[in-house]
Amino acid sequence: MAPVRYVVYGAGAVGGVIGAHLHLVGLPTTLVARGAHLDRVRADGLVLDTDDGRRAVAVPAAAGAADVAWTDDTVVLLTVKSHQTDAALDDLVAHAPPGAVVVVAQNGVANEAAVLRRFARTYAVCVMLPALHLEPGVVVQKCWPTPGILDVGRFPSGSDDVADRVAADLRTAGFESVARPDIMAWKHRKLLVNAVGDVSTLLPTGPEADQLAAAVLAEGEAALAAAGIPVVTAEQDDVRRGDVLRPRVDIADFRGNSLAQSITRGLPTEIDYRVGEIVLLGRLHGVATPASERVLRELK
Ligand SMILES: NC(=O)C1=CN([C@@H]2O[C@H](COP(=O)(O)OP(=O)(O)OC[C@H]3O[C@@H](n4cnc5c(N)ncnc54)[C@H](OP(=O)(O)O)[C@@H]3O)[C@@H](O)[C@H]2O)C=CC1
Ligand SMILES: CC(C)(CO)C(=O)C(=O)O
Repeated sequence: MAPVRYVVYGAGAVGGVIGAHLHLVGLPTTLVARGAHLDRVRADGLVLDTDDGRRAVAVPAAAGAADVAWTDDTVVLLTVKSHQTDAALDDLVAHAPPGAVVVVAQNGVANEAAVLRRFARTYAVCVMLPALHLEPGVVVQKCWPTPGILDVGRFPSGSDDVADRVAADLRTAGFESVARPDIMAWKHRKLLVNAVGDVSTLLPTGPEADQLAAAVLAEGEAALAAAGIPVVTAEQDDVRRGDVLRPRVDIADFRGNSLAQSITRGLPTEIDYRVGEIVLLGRLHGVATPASERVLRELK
């Protein structure tokens, strides 16, 4: 597949870090952002905070899909929170070419079907990229030297030249990435990882948190099994991660995940699409999920 242009729709923590690195290696990239963040990026560039310090990246930024110079070879990387997906899709449907490739680089497992309703060429990324966005104009890459692992595949399954191209470009930009035909099996494991992570947002480290996390994990595994949904094992996930994601020691003061980031910013969270997805799957497939329901209720 020929070289492509990227539109990163939602230039927060994940989208900002990905977009900055794509731009830095010369891949044509436009960020979609809004509010004070957009104003700062347009005025001063996107400030990328890494283990090497801060640098301003002069990546073009648009206020929405109407503001993007669309071409037939544009690939959209969708990086808004899951509860922001519908609004982003309304905007994209109104202005992007109907044949656009949309790559879901979000947590959760519900965004892909929402995108596929609107765009036939839907792809998914399993996002292992700890990042932070608390200040307008600034995104923080929490791992070094590799910012993240971003494997990609076609949704619902399969791999093709688009997945290969995107994976190759992400590698060029400094990420680990391979194309995988079973990407949703990896994203379902990530769903369980995130649901367990939600427990650590709710409770301090200790025996109660450990017991609740184990129960949430068991419920998630049981719900996925009852639904007949393929999921890679925790061991496969561990092997893929290896020691690639090395946390920066200089930002140890903010260990929270992306859900905690939303809470810190006083914004709505993605909880319905994280531990809430396990509750939904349990209800659909006859699996009791009391521990997951507790986490959902108390973090809602
Ligand atoms: N942060 C992390 O460490 C990780 C996050 N993820 C996943 O990545 C996805 C993105 O999370 P994250 O990057 O943390 O979220 P952020 O909130 O940091 O980034 C999303 C960005 O999209 C912007 N946005 C939303 N809707 C629109 C819109 N219609 N037009 C323009 N801009 C818009 C938001 O603006 P505003 O702030 O104004 O809402 C925000 O800047 C989530 O699914 C998350 O679970 C996965 C792995 C790690
Ligand atoms: C656990 C983590 C940081 C992994 O990338 C994540 O998915 C999140 O913060 O939501």
